[in-house]
Amino acid sequence: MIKQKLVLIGNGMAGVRAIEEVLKINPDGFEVTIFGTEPYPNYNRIQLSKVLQGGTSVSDITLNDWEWYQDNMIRFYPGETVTAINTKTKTVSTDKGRTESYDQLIIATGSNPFMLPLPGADKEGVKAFRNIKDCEEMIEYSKKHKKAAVIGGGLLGLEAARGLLNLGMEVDVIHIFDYLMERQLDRTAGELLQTELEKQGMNFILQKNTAEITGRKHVTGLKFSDGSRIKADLVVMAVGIKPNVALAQEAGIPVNRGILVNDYLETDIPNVFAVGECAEHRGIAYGLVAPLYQQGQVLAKRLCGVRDNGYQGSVLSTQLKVSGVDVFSAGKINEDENTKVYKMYDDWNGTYKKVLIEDGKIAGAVLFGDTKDGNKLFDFIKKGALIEEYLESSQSANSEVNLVASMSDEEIICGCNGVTKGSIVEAIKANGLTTVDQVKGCTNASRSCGGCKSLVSDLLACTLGEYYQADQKEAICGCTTLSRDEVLAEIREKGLTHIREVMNVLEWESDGCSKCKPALNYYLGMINPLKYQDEHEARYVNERMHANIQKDGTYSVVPRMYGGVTTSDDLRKIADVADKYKVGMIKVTGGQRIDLLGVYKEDLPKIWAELDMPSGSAYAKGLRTVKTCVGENFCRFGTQDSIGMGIRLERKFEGLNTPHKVKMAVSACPRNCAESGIKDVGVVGVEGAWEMYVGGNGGTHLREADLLFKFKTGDELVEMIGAFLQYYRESAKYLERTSAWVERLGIDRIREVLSDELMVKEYNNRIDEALSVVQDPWKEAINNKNLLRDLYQNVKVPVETK
Ligand SMILES: Cc1cc2nc3c(=O)[nH]c(=O)nc-3n(C[C@H](O)[C@H](O)[C@H](O)COP(=O)(O)OP(=O)(O)OC[C@H]3O[C@@H](n4cnc5c(N)ncnc54)[C@H](O)[C@@H]3O)c2cc1C
Ligand SMILES: NC(=O)c1ccc[n+]([C@@H]2O[C@H](COP(=O)([O-])OP(=O)(O)OC[C@H]3O[C@@H](n4cnc5c(N)ncnc54)[C@H](O)[C@@H]3O)[C@@H](O)[C@H]2O)c1
Ligand code: SF4
Ligand code: FES
Repeated sequence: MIKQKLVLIGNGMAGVRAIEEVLKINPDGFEVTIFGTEPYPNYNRIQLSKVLQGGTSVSDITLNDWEWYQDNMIRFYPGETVTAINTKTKTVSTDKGRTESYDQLIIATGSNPFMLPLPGADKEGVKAFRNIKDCEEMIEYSKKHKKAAVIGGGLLGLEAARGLLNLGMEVDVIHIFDYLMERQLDRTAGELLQTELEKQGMNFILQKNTAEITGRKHVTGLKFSDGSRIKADLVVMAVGIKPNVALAQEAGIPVNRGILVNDYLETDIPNVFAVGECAEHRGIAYGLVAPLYQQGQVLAKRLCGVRDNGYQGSVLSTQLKVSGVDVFSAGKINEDENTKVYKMYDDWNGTYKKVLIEDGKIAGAVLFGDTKDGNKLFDFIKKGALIEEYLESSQSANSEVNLVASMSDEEIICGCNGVTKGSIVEAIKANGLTTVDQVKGCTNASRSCGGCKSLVSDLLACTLGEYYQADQKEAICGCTTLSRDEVLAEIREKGLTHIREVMNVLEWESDGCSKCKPALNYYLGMINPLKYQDEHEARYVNERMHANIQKDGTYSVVPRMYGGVTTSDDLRKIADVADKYKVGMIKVTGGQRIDLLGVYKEDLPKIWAELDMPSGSAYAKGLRTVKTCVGENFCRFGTQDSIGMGIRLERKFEGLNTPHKVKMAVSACPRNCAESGIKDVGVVGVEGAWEMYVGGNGGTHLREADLLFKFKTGDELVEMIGAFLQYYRESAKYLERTSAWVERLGIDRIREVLSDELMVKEYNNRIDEALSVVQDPWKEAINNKNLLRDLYQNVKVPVETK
């Protein structure tokens, strides 16, 4: 059989996908030639954001490597641009002087970034973000320069800005609208997004029109139409794209914004097709891969003579790929006179959901904070499902696995690649797949933006049942198959800096849970104490509020009293606030301090301010108290200054985060009045020395502490306590008390490790680093207006339905 000559111009995502589909349907039908301006094999452009953001290298984003071209006998000309098409002679010619004839021609030239025609736009340091070269240049720039300005607060601009922040630059995002991503989000979601990104360190300049790029040869800043200016060493333009139609236009192929195509991706010229961002179908030139891949499938069928209904256009869904923020939108995003909305706004958890309903059917959705319903809603939108169907499914599906179980076989799991639940389940069963990567290899699901990974993994869980559970034996929680040690190793190796980034880079299979989020928050802070910004929303409620919530919803306030010692002034202040705020009960605790019980949430910051005492951390996974006996100054049995040592220890280690709470005690003789034998760290004074005990517990799992070492001086003792605590911080699992940790490691091993003087010094250096950034949480909260508003003012959790 004579093969037809099929020529593809453009080695990008859409064109190559069309060729892949052709090869699937008729592997021997065509002699394929591909021309690509970029000098690489076909790669995943979507993942460039992840390359810029770190954690993914250029080599990781190849979709089809060099062998793929050879294996499929494709003649591939990388780094070669087609400069002309002659539709009469049915040939194309290139910048390398080559001429190639075709029977069928696919134009898939993609888009060009739209560069604002501003004065100064040609200066050095003005970039687009479209390809590997752009990405590499920005990475190089960040090594020498500090200040970046990104023009455009859309998907691309924000993903670029996040990348530049990760590269250590300061980033201003200049946006023409008064809220971000106005093409994909409504105002509420856009504003929530802005707040979240500001927390990550982005600075926004909204409603600004750039008038000029300043500088001589090299950019130095931007000037706006109102005359104001900012400084910048790098300017990234991300203000949209323009379909790349010049080649087609010059060849006389009809174009509008894009190359005009019908439902079969045919242009007006016989045997010439266009697919991808360069094509315009029913007035739309798409800029996302999902529709482009659908076009590729239709085009392949058309070329192979398979009957098909043709391409009918696509409903779009978008997801922002920025660690730490979950945003999703699909279909219609703004209300009008024909729509009703189902809205949920949870200020407490920072989540927002809006579902637009038209004639009772779901017409669009905007999600912020919790996007796990995204794929499902998207499928409902495409099907035109009734809102009741969604509400019913939400009620019955109270876990992610239930959610995916409740989906029908036809529902799309991977929007980018159009892969249905049915086809994934079939592939899992037929090929014995057990991991998301295997499903990706077999079905393409999760191959592009990765937004569907959690759904794919839920589907694995619900298809494989117990077998899948068995696979996750060592995992730190059900969201990942990685163990604590593996996660820590990855955080260190990849330099991961925040929770969402860990989840994204390590391919968490859901949005995180109450088990992994606080654990990751602890691990990240432990590994990188100087740079890590505590994500307080990941903490358990007591730690988030810096107070213990009581059974009636009120809170308790326990100020610190170092070593259990107080003063008449402090007692007076406590009495005064207790009267003023009508505190329910004043109780002396087992940890030798005073607990004010029954405090209203709104009163917490006022009480802290009026007390002007440090927090006792009675709620913290950290140092709680150092209990002391009266010791040598007053007790006739005392051999050491237990109070002085207790105060010294409490002052040194207060505010330290640890895997679980840590209680200490210092007794001045073996009578042990401070109960040193049942504390995480217990100290007992003996004649001329201090004994150090560890791993004790007086709670449910009663455990007597083990003697670790004996020291002549207080300095040696304090140094060893520092080393012990840091060793525990670095090697215990989150929520593992020292008692369990000592049992797990064995006291002999701990003793052996801490017998190494060098190790003791190193642990102390690291714990001192962690302690150097400790701040009093009550003072911090009082001085932070946003925190005060978010946590302590009357927080409403409204559920509105219009
Ligand atoms: C940083 C970034 C992140 C993105 N993230 C997402 C996302 O999360 N989700 C999503 O859906 N979409 C995303 N997109 C958009 C998505 O990547 C594009 O929609 C998709 O790549 C378009 O595919 P295409 O094949 O039409 O064009 P392209 O991928 O641009 O491919 C066109 C190729 O043709 C080549 N070419 C052009 N003219 C010629 C010629 N005359 N001769 C030879 N070769 C030529 C070009 O060099 C290019 O390599 C992102 C885009 C970028 C830049
Ligand atoms: N996660 C994703 O899905 C993803 C990520 C990156 C890129 N992309 C795709 O890549 C393409 C390019 O992305 P994009 O963000 O550049 O396009 P876009 O059209 O989505 O957004 C451009 C933004 O720039 C703003 N803008 C326009 N002129 C401006 C000006 N003079 N000053 C300041 N702001 C201005 C617009 O208001 C708009 O919000 C799009 O097709 C997009 O869908 C998608
Ligand atoms: S532990 Fe010893 S020194 Fe301390 S109070 Fe009790 S008896 Fe006195
Ligand atoms: S939804 Fe983007 S890869 Fe599946």
